[in-house]
Amino acid sequence: MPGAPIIELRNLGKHYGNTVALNDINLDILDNEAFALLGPNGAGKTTLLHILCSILTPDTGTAIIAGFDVVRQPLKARKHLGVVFQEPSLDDRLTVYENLDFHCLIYQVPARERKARIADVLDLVELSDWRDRLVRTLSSGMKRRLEIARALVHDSRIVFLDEPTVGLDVQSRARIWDYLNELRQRRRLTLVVTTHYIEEVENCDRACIIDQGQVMAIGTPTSLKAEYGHRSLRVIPIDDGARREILAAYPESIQYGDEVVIPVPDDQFAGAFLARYGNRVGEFVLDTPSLEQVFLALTGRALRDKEASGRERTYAFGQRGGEHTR
Ligand SMILES: Nc1ncnc2c1ncn2[C@@H]1O[C@H](COP(=O)(O)OP(=O)(O)OP(=O)(O)O)[C@@H](O)[C@H]1O
Repeated sequence: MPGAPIIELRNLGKHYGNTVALNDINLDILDNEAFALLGPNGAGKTTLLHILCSILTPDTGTAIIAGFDVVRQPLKARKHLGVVFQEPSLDDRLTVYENLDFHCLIYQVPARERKARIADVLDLVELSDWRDRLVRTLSSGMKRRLEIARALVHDSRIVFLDEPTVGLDVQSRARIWDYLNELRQRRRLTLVVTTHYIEEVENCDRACIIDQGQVMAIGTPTSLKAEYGHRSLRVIPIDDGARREILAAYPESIQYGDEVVIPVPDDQFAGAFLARYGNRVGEFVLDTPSLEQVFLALTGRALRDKEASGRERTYAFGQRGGEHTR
């Protein structure tokens, strides 16, 4: 169960020249919750994570992690954090074990505990058999799992994952979430995740939608859908005449390829529509509110846009044996 706030952001602001990256962010993230940070490209997610990791300094406001101010007590704050960055950051020339051992050294994990901790996290992400392999020989999915293991090995209470599954196939993505969920059952852990995959947000306790550096909405997936989502009817009219008639009868409806999408205002609407146009439509689907819709309503943009696909292409290249696995 989520507990007291473990991350507290108050009036946080950051700009780069004339670009406002974060504007007066106020937010609490609770101990032991899985928290999703959602926003279109350029919304300010990476800037926020970098401030929390003390890589960047905010212009205004404060960020407290586990009771420590990230600007005034960065080392103490950072001890509680594990980070999986967007870009791969393992040392390809070292083995799996050496990468973790080096990380333990930097984070001052006592020497007598290191072996057991490393064995434990490798077991969790199912890489024990690969401990002596050079990282450059691993697949992209395995490297991501190793990065997650590295984020955990110093016993962090909070793990930031910036697009942890981007570019991975569906199976590898599901496995990464299996590991994360198993871990949260084993010990208290707060996950802060940015992702473009809406189904991953459904796994989280709460989600925050940010756009242009501001918090647009925050809540559980269910409460966000109840507040900002709406039901809609998707129908495929049997001919152009039927399409024109339906579009004229429901001015708020939109044409989307062959389909006409009609907002559903109340429980009686679908029945009334069918009574009137049932014999003029070939297909008929009642969509329930989705987070995708919520995101669109709040930001005016689809969650997965062109830039994300560009980045995915880079990772896909790595998966095929390109720059990240060479
Ligand atoms: N080093 C920088 N110099 C100038 N502007 C920057 C810099 N880093 C980010 N920005 C700008 O600040 C804003 C927020 O960027 P940020 O990278 O935090 O967004 P994001 O939500 O992480 O986007 P993405 O999903 O693409 O990673 C954007 O307008 C971006 O262009």
